[in-house]
Amino acid sequence: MISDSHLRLGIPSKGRLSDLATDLLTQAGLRFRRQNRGLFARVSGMNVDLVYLRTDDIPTLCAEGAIDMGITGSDLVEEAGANVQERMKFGVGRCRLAFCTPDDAPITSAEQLDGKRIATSFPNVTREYLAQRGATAHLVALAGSVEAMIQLGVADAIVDLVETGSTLAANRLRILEEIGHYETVLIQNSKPRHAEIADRLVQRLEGVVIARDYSLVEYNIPRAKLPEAEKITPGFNSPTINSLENAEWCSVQVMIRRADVVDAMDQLKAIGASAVFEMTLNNCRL
Ligand SMILES: Nc1ncnc2c1ncn2[C@@H]1O[C@H](COP(=O)(O)OP(=O)(O)OP(=O)(O)O)[C@@H](O)[C@H]1O
Ligand SMILES: O=P(O)(O)OC[C@H]1O[C@H](OP(=O)(O)OP(=O)(O)O)[C@H](O)[C@@H]1O
Ligand SMILES: [Mg+2]
Repeated sequence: MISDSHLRLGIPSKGRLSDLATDLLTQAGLRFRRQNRGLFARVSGMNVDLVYLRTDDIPTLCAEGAIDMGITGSDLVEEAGANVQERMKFGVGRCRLAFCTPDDAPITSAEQLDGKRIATSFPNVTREYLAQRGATAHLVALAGSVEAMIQLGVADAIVDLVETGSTLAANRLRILEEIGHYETVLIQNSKPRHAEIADRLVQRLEGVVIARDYSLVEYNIPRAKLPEAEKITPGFNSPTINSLENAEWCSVQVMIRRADVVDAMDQLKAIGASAVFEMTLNNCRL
């Protein structure tokens, strides 16, 4: 049962963000078990109740205060026009929202859709975007399968989410214009209750996001080369430097963005580093 002394965190009950959210929380050390298809789960050892909700209802329910925080897509926050604070970006669930037309449509900008029919699950964002460009369209608001609507004859263009682009390709559609880039976010009611628990939750989740993004790299380097090495690996704040038995050498420990590690290792090797190791982080507090 839900309790007033607990922070309520809304998470997606199904769909692609459901597993992402559960994995983030588990990696952040939260222990919970959803009773089969139950709406709630209590987190052990922390005053947090999880509430399983539809991803697209989470922004509104957070703005209304039914939940204190929520994990959802920033696209859905924008579409709902929800007055909430964005506390964190998770770096997952990345996608774009775009105007799309048939591959061969002789049209070059969204403004030219003035007076045309557009099928979308994002009528508010679409209307606003067109209004800013002095255009209006007949919007056909749908919950899904939007890419099929041109073939079905109800729309001339669509506004939908694009990730890999394979759904567009399969339906012979192309991107006409991008509205924006979105990802999975943690939102909070604008008048937060349980602020201390919320901050602890944010800290725990930040630990996971940073650990997913960064590796710890360790290497030995002649002291004379340290300034050069520090340019290659400046670290998050500054690198940790330890002495070695051979006084002319030292050992360095430093955080590096995962995407940059291999390049940095090559460059370190080239200036005389040895025993260069990359270590995976599970979690961290900086
Ligand atoms: N390729 C993608 N298509 C749609 N949404 C995506 C994609 N990649 C990331 N997302 C994010 O996921 C959110 C949709 O999450 P949801 O939990 O509703 O999953 P779903 O699989 O689309 O569910 P449904 O079966 O109801 O369509 C989007 O609002 C967006 O933020
Ligand atoms: O660019 P892609 O990688 O192909 O991904 C984008 C597609 O995925 C989503 O559909 P979803 O699977 O949620 O089905 P739905 O239309 O029923 O919502 C989205 O609405 C697009 O159709
Ligand atoms: Mg969907």
